[in-house]
Amino acid sequence: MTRQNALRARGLHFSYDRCEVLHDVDVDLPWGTVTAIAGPNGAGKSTLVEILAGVRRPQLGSVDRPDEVALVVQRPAVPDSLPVTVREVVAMGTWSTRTPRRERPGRAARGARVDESLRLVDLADLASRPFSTLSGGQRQRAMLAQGLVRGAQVFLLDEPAAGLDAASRARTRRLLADAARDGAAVACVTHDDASIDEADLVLRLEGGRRVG
Ligand SMILES: Nc1ncnc2c1ncn2[C@@H]1O[C@H](COP(=O)(O)OP(=O)(O)OP(=O)(O)O)[C@@H](O)[C@H]1O
Repeated sequence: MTRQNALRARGLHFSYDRCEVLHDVDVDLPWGTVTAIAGPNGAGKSTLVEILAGVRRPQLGSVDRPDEVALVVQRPAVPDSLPVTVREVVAMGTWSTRTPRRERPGRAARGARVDESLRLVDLADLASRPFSTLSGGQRQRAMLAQGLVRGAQVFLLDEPAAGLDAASRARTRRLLADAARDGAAVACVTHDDASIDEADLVLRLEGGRRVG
């Protein structure tokens, strides 16, 4: 993390077994910007995002990231058998232990933040539904709301080619642009031309190498 970049990765190499998926990839995500991560199927985009988020370790290379990173995927690791509601998943964003106890907002303020985020991602009506019953796109929006509640400094989204309708994609684009305007660094894997056109920066991967 530097004054200019929220996240900085250097020389990332990653292989599944012996199959190389990322080769010497550098990434800078500046504060206050949206970066589109583009490239053909199988280029290594999802693997890169998982490494940037810290849920996967590169065999070589380093990632400097701030404390609060939100990884927004459609299939988060919440077991379907776990009876959590949408609201509870979003409220997990208030569990930060990094803020000293006396500086943490009170219960009512936390509840208001959760309500506001649910409304922003258009899930207020589904707040008491079990999380496991949501569609992929709805789960993704719930995870985004969790990151908003947490006040994440970096948002990493893995948006598959299909799965979100046009209105939902437009809404997500707006929310991400707002998060960047508030100072966060946002990176979004996308096959969507509008997302690529509207991004401040584009990172292109092909065959596991950066080509742009
Ligand atoms: N768990 C895994 N085990 C083995 N190989 C994998 C695994 N996950 C991905 N791969 C392979 O790694 C390569 C990169 O996959 P990755 O999902 O990172 O690409 P992607 O650019 O996100 O693709 P898409 O646009 O299709 O989502 C592909 O060849 C894929 O088959």
